Amino acid sequence: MNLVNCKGLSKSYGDKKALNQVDITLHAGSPIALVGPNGAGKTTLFSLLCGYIAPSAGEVNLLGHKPGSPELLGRIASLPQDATLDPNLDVLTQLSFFATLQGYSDKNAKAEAMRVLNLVDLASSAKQKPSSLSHGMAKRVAIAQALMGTPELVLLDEPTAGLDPANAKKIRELVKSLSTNTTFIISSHNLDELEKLCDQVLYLEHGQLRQSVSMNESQHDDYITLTMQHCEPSALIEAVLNLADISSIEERQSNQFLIKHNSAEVYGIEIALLNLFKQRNWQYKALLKGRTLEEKLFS
Ligand SMILES: Nc1ncnc2c1ncn2[C@@H]1O[C@H](COP(=O)(O)OP(=O)(O)OP(=O)(O)O)[C@@H](O)[C@H]1O
Repeated sequence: MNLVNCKGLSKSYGDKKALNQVDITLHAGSPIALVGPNGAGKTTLFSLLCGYIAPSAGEVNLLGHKPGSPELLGRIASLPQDATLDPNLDVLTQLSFFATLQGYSDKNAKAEAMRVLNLVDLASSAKQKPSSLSHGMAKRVAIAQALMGTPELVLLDEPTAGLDPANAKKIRELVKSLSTNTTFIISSHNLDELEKLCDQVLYLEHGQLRQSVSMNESQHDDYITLTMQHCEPSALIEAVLNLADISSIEERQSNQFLIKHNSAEVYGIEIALLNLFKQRNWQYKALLKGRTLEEKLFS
């Protein structure tokens, strides 16, 4: 059964078309990214998937059910972009309350609340009120709430926005570690982060699904992305073009080059590049098989 199925999904606010005829089929597995510029329709799509709003046209199904169906209780969860905590209740009390709403007994609700707080490394803050939490801690509590009951599908709207790099890394590691049992759909503007985490990337623009990119394809395509410490671009380009099986090389950003080759044996190209750097005493920073997500989406 498909995890998510959208067919001709559209949503208008007045005469503003926020989503326009979107078809999406998603399967359970590795995290899936949802990207797109401000106003592209990402939050609208999440809200439709969660059943917070109804479509203007088209269909949406999750695990074979309409959003908001009782059959989905405890099986899907979401972290809204603007999730807020109740300022009057300590963290444990409010998470326990949400667990009872999911059907847990009082005793089990507390245990489940502590389990998810442990997952986000905040068990020691269980008795704190939201006002005494930092922004990053409050975000982790909201993520803990989404993880209650080990749902099959979790929608995270900008889960690491505003977090410092260490906290953002913790969230990424958590998502990775839970991905065996839960499929995450993550909306974010941080392409580097999504590249590390996700196998599939959906690109929305002006309410339409423009691209669906598989990150695994990078293992099989004919590109290498080369980042140098610093170099003389023209000398590098000339030297690389003289190597066997190179079709083209372009400087795409400062010190970053996209190499297209026509060899089935990418290791041969990599070894030739490393030999060249050794001969010329050039320092490289990174050799990436394939193209970056940014290149795939915007070139
Ligand atoms: N409640 C609403 N009433 C009217 N227009 C809305 C409403 N919610 C969203 N829109 C409009 O729908 C479009 C899509 O908005 P949405 O919030 O889904 O985009 P987004 O991709 O999540 O943007 P961002 O990256 O800025 O969060 C925008 O043009 C927005 O102004």
